[in-house]
Amino acid sequence: MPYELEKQVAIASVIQAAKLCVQIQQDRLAAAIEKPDFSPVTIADLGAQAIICQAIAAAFPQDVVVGEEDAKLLRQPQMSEQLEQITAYVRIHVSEASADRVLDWIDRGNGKVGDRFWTLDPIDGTKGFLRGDRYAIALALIENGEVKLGVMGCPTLPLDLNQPQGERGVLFVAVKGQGATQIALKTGATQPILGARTANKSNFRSTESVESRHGNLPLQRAIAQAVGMTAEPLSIDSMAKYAVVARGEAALYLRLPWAEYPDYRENIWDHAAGAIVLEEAGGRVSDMYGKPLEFATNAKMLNNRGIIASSSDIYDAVLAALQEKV
Ligand SMILES: Nc1ncnc2c1ncn2[C@@H]1O[C@H](COP(=O)(O)O)[C@@H](OP(=O)(O)O)[C@H]1O
Ligand SMILES: [Mg+2]
Ligand SMILES: [Mg+2]
Ligand SMILES: [Mg+2]
Repeated sequence: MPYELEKQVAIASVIQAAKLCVQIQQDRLAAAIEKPDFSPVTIADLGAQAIICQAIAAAFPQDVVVGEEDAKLLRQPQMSEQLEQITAYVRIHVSEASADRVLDWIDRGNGKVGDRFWTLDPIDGTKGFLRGDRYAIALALIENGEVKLGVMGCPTLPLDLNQPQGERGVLFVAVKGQGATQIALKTGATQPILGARTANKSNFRSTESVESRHGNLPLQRAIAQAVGMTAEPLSIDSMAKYAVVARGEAALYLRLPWAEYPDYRENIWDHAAGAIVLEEAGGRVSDMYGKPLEFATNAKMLNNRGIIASSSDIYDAVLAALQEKV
């Protein structure tokens, strides 16, 4: 099967990164470090990026990674304690880890988009991670502008949202043309997911960010209502929203920009893995004007605004409702 080795490397490294995140959370070391743009990062984001970049470098030495984080902050002397902590957690999974190597692995994620590259969000939903809510470790392979593989680890997401107290911890895997699967992190139990072809009565609701700055909630809700959704939207952090639509637990994920942030552009690592999981599960993804998402132009999707992700059967109605309001 095409992309088999890439898939195995991605799955193994995302599982290790997920374990690192869970461990850091359990050890109560998940604290916000402020980045220059004032957004938070934690030792878990940096450790997860180190593990995954190391695994890609070992298996595919030529491959470029376009990742969210870099080691600039961590190289400063006042961060030596955090660097030591990260190195210790990474060493649990990668025996040859040292502080210098960890810094270099993290910085392997500073590549540029090209013909073939990976894009990595070591923790998507860092704010969710800090709150103890949902987050995702997201890795995707892009070739010739197309997402070919997506792996998304969601350590705190229930296997089934209808059983919120049930087992948690899921990995989503999709390969172009080969479908999407869900793997239970605890047991390895695997099942195909194809829940995004048609909406139904029980999932006729939308999902959106917990963080109100990340999406225009009033507009999102107006569109959901315009296509007939009356149920309360599901608030979920991270790319897990794509997975929830893929599983058929919601039918629509809208991420619409606020008029107050006209210059905000979405990052490729915030969407690539989620988008292929949803499409392979039968769903549709585009920007708010119906344009395909551009994953290989830049790390920021300069030519796209907003996101529509939905089950296939309601996509046209959502797009039409949106064009009426904007
Ligand atoms: N003003 C904004 N509009 C849209 N997305 C934003 C934003 N500010 C930050 N984000 C992105 O929102 C992501 C989290 O998404 P969500 O709201 O769906 O949980 C963040 O990813 P990180 O947590 O990886 O930094 C960040 O890239
Ligand atoms: Mg971030
Ligand atoms: Mg993100
Ligand atoms: Mg992130």
